[in-house]
Amino acid sequence: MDTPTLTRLDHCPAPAKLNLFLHVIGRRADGYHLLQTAFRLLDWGDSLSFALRGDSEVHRLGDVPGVPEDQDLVVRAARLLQQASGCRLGADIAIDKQLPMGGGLGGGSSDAATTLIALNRLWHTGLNRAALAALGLQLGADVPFFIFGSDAFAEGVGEKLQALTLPPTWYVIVAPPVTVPTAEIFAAKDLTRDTEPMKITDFAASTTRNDLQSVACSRYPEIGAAIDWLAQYAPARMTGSGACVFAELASEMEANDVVQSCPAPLRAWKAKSLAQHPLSGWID
Ligand SMILES: C[C@@](CO)(OP(=O)(O)O)[C@H](O)COP(=O)(O)OP(=O)(O)OC[C@H]1O[C@@H](n2ccc(N)nc2=O)[C@H](O)[C@@H]1O
Ligand SMILES: Nc1ncnc2c1ncn2[C@@H]1O[C@H](COP(=O)(O)OP(=O)(O)O)[C@@H](O)[C@H]1O
Repeated sequence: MDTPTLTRLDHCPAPAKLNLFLHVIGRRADGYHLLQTAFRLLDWGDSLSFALRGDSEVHRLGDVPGVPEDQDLVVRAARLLQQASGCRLGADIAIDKQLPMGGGLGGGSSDAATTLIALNRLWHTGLNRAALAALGLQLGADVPFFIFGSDAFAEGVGEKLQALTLPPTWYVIVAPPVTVPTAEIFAAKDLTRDTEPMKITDFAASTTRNDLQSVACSRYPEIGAAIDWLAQYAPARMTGSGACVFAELASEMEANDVVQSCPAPLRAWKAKSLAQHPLSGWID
């Protein structure tokens, strides 16, 4: 008997990430910054559904506020996979957006990675992990991490990845009422770009920070206010280029208490660390 053809993939997770620290150690000739960072996956994120189309059209169903369909990283990811593989199939893509945008949680990048992984399966395009990561890097510096599939120590612009094994833990993530454009923070004159590089083996013993945090806080004081509020409960730090900040809590119950005491206009969520990307098993 023939295997039935897969025509849809529903509720595909696109998890958020945290940058546990982020050091800027230099700058490339093209202006992109050389980083060292620890990426951590969270069990909280967006969810995407894909329906196969027999023609080669790619459409996003529904609206993502502020993101025109053609600029959506999901639509761009699908078209890039078509180009790279010569695939003539198309897809309708629905995004259930949960993650705050421009929050440093990598939502757009994770949506793009989930699209590459899911459509590679639905379209039978057969690209391996390295090929999908290379495509992902054309869409954003964070995309290869989500394709990599586990917590990672990252270098380069975020594409040189080594697996990290970290103990499971609970986080509270707080979003101040601002959106931070990543490019603006990297372009800032007052950004320090000369943090001493470390070895992955030194990570646990090193003092770390987020080099983008002071720049972001000086432009968006709401971020500093969110850090000050969360720091009452546990050491708090910004993720990525902001605006979200996070803290590690000792238990789910403590995380719940912090979330419940969060005052408007701050918004708070709890999330558990995730050792593996839920779709990692779909690629070789
Ligand atoms: C800062 C980080 C840390 O994980 O995350 P976010 O805060 O965006 O989530 C990433 O490096 C962001 O990755 P991503 O959000 O994919 O950024 P991209 O779209 O590639 O880049 C947006 C812009 O930021 C600048 N940029 C980005 C990455 C980098 N290493 N150096 C840079 O100078 C460039 O000006 C680029 O045009
Ligand atoms: N599917 C998508 N989800 C979120 N943002 C997207 C998407 N497609 C394109 N974008 C653009 O990418 C920008 C960065 O979004 P996001 O990845 O959520 O934040 P960050 O890079 O700070 O982690 C958004 O402001 C938006 O303009």
